[in-house]
Amino acid sequence: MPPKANQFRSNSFKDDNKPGRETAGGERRRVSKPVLEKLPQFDLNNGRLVKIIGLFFLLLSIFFFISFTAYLFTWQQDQSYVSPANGGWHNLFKTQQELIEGGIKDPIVDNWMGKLGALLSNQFIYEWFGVASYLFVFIFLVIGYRMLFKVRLFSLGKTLAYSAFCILFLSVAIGFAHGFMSDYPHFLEGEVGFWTNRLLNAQIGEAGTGFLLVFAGLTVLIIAYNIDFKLPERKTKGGLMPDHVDGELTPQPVDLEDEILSEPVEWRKNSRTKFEPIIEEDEGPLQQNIINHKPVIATEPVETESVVPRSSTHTTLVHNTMLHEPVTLMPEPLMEEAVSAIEDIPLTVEETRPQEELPIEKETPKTANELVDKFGTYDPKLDLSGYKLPPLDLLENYGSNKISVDSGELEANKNKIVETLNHYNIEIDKIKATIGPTVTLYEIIPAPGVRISKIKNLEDDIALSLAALGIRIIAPMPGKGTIGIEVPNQHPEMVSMRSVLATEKFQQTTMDLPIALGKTISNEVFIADLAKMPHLLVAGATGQGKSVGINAILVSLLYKRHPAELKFVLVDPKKVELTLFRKIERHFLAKLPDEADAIITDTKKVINTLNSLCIEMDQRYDLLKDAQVRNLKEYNAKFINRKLNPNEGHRFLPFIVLIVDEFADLMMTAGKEVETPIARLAQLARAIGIHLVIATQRPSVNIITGTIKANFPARLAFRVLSKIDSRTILDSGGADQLIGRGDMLLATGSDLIRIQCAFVDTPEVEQVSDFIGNQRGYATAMLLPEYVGEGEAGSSPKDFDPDDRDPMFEDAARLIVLHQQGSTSLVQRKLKLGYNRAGRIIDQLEAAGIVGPFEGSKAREVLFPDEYSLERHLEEIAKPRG
Ligand SMILES: Nc1ncnc2c1ncn2[C@@H]1O[C@H](COP(=O)(O)OP(=O)(O)OP(=O)(O)O)[C@@H](O)[C@H]1O
Repeated sequence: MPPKANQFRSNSFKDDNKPGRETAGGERRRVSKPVLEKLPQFDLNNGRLVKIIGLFFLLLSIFFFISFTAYLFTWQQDQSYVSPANGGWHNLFKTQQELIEGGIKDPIVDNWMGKLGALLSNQFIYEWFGVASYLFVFIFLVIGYRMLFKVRLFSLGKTLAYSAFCILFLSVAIGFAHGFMSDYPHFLEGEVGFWTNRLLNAQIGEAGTGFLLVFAGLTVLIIAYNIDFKLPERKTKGGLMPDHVDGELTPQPVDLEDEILSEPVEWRKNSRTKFEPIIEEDEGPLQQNIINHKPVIATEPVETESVVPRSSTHTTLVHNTMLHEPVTLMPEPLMEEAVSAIEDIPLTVEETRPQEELPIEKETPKTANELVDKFGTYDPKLDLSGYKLPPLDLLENYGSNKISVDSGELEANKNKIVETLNHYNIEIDKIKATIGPTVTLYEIIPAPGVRISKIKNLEDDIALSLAALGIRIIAPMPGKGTIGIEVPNQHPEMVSMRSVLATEKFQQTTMDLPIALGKTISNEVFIADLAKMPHLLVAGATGQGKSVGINAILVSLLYKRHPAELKFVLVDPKKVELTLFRKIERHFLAKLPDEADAIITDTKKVINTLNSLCIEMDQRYDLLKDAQVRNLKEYNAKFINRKLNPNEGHRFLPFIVLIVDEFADLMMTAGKEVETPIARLAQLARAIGIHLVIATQRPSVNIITGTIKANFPARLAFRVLSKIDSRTILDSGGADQLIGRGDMLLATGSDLIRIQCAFVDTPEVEQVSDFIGNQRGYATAMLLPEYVGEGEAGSSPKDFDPDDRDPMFEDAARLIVLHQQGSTSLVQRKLKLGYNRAGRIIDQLEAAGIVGPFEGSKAREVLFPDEYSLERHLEEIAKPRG
């Protein structure tokens, strides 16, 4: 890794060169902040403090080694000095006179490391673990060496674990042997070994102790080396789990959706028309407490507190990459002697010497492992290793996080639903209510023989009888066998972003790009993985909560990802919505190289950025192809394990999330020019970690075209004004029946989920971006590949002077003809050039008539079919003119 990699300037040094600000009194000139910034940070990969600690450990290990070794020779002489009976550690600071007075005959210690050495070794060897204490020397050495030289001798975790075991094991094992050979010094096993043995002997006897030791020893050998016991018949019955192939490959926990079941209120029919609540434990008017999942009796409003999610984890096994064994070339056979028919002609037989076995060079994994052993795995976060995720208290807590629905409201709504249905002779067996933050879902089970379509047609009648807006009938409820009627609560509860992010479900999620959207109808926190969606289309009439929704998406990602892992491309034609994120430019934003502003507001620049993202996409595909992996995760894993060479253009690839706040505006002004790259990105960008979130106020068919729609399976609808709009965005009605203020429907494939969007206010967003912006950032925003728009591109290629050609011009020409692919990234990678230089060479190749003109984000056409014709052309253009 280049040494410069960590040298980014801090944001907070902005004022470094300015004179100290004067206070009102003009007295205090120095602000203490810069001084604090310069203090060493405690950071395991960087910082002076770490080096000092490393040095300390290294010296400590040497000190221990010498004093332990000295102890082996001098322990008898120093016995009276170190003995606790004579004062032990208290003797350390006593004068010789005091020592003699304290009953010590010989107050001068013989240990080579003086008093401290004698006391320490006595403590470790005699009082504690015997000679096994030498392992402390080893532990300190490994820690010190790693901190000081940043070289990993052994894995720290393993060293500590195995050493701890060996210290105890050796101490007990030596103590065990002590029982058989009584005439060797007691200190060899230490007090721990001695007493543990005494204890074990008393409990399980000598034989038992012996077996226990053998068992413990072999168990650790099996864990460490997976040693094979080759017995004649080895049965593998019983599906034993394989041991980890090596320490790195621990199974990864896979996140499961939290399951929060709010037990619904239920009424079951007990006579023809009368419904009574089902009471399980107590009697009285029914209330539902969602937390306890038990019906409770109360006459007050129903209250539910924030739900405690139950999360569970799975494990999946990660497969090891296969290492290629060396293939050996077999020696050539000796030529046999030929027998000549004519005896007098002398025959010379030339012996072909067997060739040396040539082991075929091992593939990269070996060098990769060596590199990993030497430097550890690549840490993409190292450059900003001190980066801190924003804390939750930057966000506000709105409302009480409790859902309160009056029991009277519940009863009244239930009665009205039942009455209305009865009017139309629809009988119901059972009805139950689930209370959500903004709406309550009444689920009814109709009596046998009732047609579902009949209920569905009564949507308006039910809405009329309940005198409420935003009633939605779901008939049938998918996978439930009931019919759902969603009725808005009289007092909707605001779902604060903080309450959603603070849940265990969000904090412990292992999703790549978790977006906390809000809470579902059963008050369950809803978190989706943008990486799996893989793109999201957001629509909703103005003022219904779209911008809040976009902010919620951005904020949840900012609360979970490090700047090295994620970049945003923000497009904001309205110019006001996303400006809050300007402060995080050097941490989280990506932009075109020559752009001053990272948040794109101008349509022309949007087109360039989208095309540049297409180039980035193509480059990433090339990189993936080169690395022989299928997606970004595998690629990054390979890169982290140093199996990909950065000198060949490989780099750690962060996720890129493109957010367009007002897509309608872009489509109106640029049409196809925007639609084509967006559709291309949406189609292809999934595997390489580019995800799109596109929002629009006007979900009409000329904005959300067929092409766009086909590539955005996940769609989020806030309230829209007409059923047609709802159909355009969701392919079904429903969004027109929402109640606004963040009430939304998420369609993922065939599922339609009603969610109350988490609310995050502008000042909160500002605080979060301030918090991030004030931390040390990269030197610039991430730079996207250069893209020259069509108008700008055509201007100059023909003007290139042949003398100005790049020295790599001919090599690039041959490379491109060989691969029949006129792509800048090919030139960049194979010839190891920077993107800009490769781009210039491509322009020169165009001017020389070797590649065709620029074709948007596609590779250029190559105008020569083979190298022969190319060479002739090169000779031709190399001839001096005139
Ligand atoms: N999740 C929510 N919970 C509660 N109130 C909300 C929520 N989302 C939005 N609101 C309310 O609705 C108002 C408008 O929201 P927002 O600005 O997001 O609308 P919009 O759809 O982006 O409008 P426009 O398209 O005009 O920008 C907010 O100021 C807020 O008061």
